[in-house]
Amino acid sequence: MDGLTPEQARLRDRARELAREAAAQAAETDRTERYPWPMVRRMTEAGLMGLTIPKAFGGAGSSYLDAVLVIEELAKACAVCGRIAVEANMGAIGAVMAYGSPAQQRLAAGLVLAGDKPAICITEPEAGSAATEMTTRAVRRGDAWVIDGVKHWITGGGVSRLHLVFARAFEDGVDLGIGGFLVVRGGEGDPAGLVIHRRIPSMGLKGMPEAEIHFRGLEVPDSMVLRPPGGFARGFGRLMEAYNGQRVGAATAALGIAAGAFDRAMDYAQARRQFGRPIAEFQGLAWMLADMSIRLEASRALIWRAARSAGPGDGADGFPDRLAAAQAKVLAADTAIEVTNQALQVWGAAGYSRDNPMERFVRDARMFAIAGGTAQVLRTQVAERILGRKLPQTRDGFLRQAAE
Ligand SMILES: CC(C)(COP(=O)(O)OP(=O)(O)OC[C@H]1O[C@@H](n2cnc3c(N)ncnc32)[C@H](O)[C@@H]1OP(=O)(O)O)[C@@H](O)C(=O)NCCC(=O)NCCSC(=O)CCS(=O)O
Ligand SMILES: Cc1cc2nc3c(=O)[nH]c(=O)nc-3n(C[C@H](O)[C@H](O)[C@H](O)COP(=O)(O)OP(=O)(O)OC[C@H]3O[C@@H](n4cnc5c(N)ncnc54)[C@H](O)[C@@H]3O)c2cc1C
Repeated sequence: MDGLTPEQARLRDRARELAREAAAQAAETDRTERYPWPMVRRMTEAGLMGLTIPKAFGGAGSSYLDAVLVIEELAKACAVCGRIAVEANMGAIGAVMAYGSPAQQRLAAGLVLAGDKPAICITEPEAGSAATEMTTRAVRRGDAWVIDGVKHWITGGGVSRLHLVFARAFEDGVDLGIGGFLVVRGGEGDPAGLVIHRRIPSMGLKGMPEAEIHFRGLEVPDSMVLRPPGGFARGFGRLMEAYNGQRVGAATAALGIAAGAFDRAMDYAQARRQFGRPIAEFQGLAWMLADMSIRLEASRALIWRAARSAGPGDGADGFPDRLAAAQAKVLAADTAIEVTNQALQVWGAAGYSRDNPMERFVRDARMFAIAGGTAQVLRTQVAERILGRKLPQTRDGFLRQAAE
């Protein structure tokens, strides 16, 4: 009924198997706020890091749907592990595999297949939703580009090695547009000019560092510039096309968290007795569980549809459709907030206790309506696509549109 191939069903079983180990350490990862390196090693051994990397570069050449199946299983057990699987298969790594030079592709594939979760550096203190207003600059100096600026809320800052840094490129004082610059930290030490300035304390997903990163005269060789077709002038749009893949991944992590909370709510509702009978028999809860299951199935259907829109194949032959990705992410993010809260409600006071995972699910679910394009911004993107018209967000946007 689910339309999965036998290989996909086997891949999901493999992820489910590993998710048992992920579940066993999830509370500890949350409590200590440490990146789960032992789980990353297990995921690497199991071939779940870099699944979507084409076979020619040592990956499995898996599809976005394959990766989605893995992410959901891991996120059900450990949300941080789910998010690691997102960025090890989508986003920056997808961009490099699609647009990179062979040397860049080899470098990125080598890092991810060895266990690196790349970081994508877009957001700045004054440019969040309005990402194109970024002020981080990359100025051409001879054979290199010199980057200055500040990025914040960078997932994996301080643990990630490969960074895809979005910056506005200038040559001879001319603004060329926004481009992507590859920077590698760790190994032989951090490159001079890349400073992990501070870790930002987070509400949920506490084992995943969120960092503010300062770039101070960071030199990036021209060979590390990611050059999508169309050059810098189309750079932002092309990079965002790759980022649509990560939106599908983030939607899946949200779904996994919600599904994990739902499974536990189902078990508890049948085990817990009040008034001499299982609480699942009370219509108030039974309908709540029914609604939760409906929202989860709807989210999964949109996510799979978005993942399939990338087409089957070798990982680099197209990204998920922009509209489908935004629709899936909006629904999954809203669903995750709702379902995790309802699941906690089913558990009563026990759900509110830190002795149980329910409050962690609620905290972990909250970010997905903010990160990766907020619920509001993505609704505007959906509206633009279905209306077939640009909906400018700046005050003078419509005036400029009318004048054109
Ligand atoms: C796109 C926005 C930043 C709005 O800014 P603008 O109104 O200035 O930009 P546009 O004119 O809409 O777009 C410029 C250019 O890019 C193309 N584009 C934009 N989005 C996409 C897309 N999703 N897919 C393909 N192409 C896209 C657009 O067509 C234009 O191209 P042309 O110039 O016409 O060629 C804003 O809407 C927005 O998306 N804001 C959210 C920013 C965001 O998502 N940040 C994520 C940071 S990473 C992160 O959060 C990681 C968390 S995680 O994954 O867990
Ligand atoms: C846990 C987490 C991880 C993240 N990881 C990364 C990462 O790895 N890399 C990275 O680059 N960024 C990352 N981000 C940043 C994330 O992409 C931004 O937080 C997001 O794009 C929103 O920007 P902002 O927080 O500055 O909010 P703002 O843009 O300041 O928005 C504030 C509020 O105003 C609303 N709003 C803004 N503009 C509009 C509009 N036009 N219409 C309607 N409402 C609007 C928003 O929806 C929101 O409710 C992460 C964020 C979080 C929380």
